Amino acid sequence: MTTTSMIQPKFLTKGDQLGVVAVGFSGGQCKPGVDAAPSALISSGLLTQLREDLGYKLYHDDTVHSYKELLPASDPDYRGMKNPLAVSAVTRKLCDQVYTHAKEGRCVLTLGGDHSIAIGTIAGTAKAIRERLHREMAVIWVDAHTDINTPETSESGNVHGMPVAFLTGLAKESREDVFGWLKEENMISLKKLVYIGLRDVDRGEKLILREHGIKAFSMHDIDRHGIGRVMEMALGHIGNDTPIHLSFDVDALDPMWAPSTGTPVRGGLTLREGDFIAECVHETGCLVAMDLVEVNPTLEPGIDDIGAHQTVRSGCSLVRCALGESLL
Ligand SMILES: NC(=[NH2+])NCCC[C@H](N)C(=O)O
Ligand SMILES: [Mn+2]
Ligand SMILES: [Mn+2]
Repeated sequence: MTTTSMIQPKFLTKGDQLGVVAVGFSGGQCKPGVDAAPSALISSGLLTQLREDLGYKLYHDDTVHSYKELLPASDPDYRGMKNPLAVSAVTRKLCDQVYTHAKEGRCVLTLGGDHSIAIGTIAGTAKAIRERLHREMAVIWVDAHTDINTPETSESGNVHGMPVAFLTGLAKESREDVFGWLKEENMISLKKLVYIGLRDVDRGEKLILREHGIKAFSMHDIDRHGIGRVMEMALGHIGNDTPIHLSFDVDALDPMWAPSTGTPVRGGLTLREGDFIAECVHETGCLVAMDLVEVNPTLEPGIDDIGAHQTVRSGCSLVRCALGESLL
């Protein structure tokens, strides 16, 4: 553990610069409303806090991108995937946007959107980190789900359940307009992938985890060892000085803290545990990008939108912790 009060970013040559991309996209799953998350997070003050309280210089186009111009008139299922052309086109564009920030040496924050957008964000940072640092980056995927279905193993056809399969090459597709644009330089290694918070993993996904020996910490592991030990093991697996992309699905949190999400699963992380994960990643000094996804302010609003407010507040807290709020 470090004792200094300021964590020097080891990989961000411009440690006070933050690229922000707001993605109002919901096509990776079937419930409308997750596209409203970036505006909800921003109106609750997130970007102001990052600027004024945490001292970041933000690079943001002040736009919540819905990528309407990219959406095809017709988008029939392909290999069982829903909205294949839309998700592919949007994530391809997003990949470029994230890449542009990361290539400049900025840490990149992406506000989703459903988790399919990680296809674009991770593809963009992976490429930029390879070019800039000649390194392969690691991904910490905090989620109730593994999102590692291939189109063939998926029971839902929702692409938000598949991003990890496409990013690791487990799912392959040569059609350029259906993720064929993903090249070697955009991909990540299964060895550098770590899951935290799992509790709803499909049968086919479990087979994939076992077959490839993917590092995964379920809620059971967290109950057994405590979140402190789990983070030591997770970061130990990745190794020191490895650039880290943190992809945080808000449904990793227990529905008590994040009820407004498309696929809530009971028995999740407390907000404090989620914040702790984010703080530990910050402490490494190796964070190069973060996604916050699956906040759906229109779902489970409860009385007077309490649920939506709580979920947005939780999401903001996770982001601030990953960006250093808790440091003394
Ligand atoms: N990003 C998420 N919330 N993913 C949920 C995935 C659920 C299920 N495993 C599926 O493939 O559809
Ligand atoms: Mn999830
Ligand atoms: Mn997810």
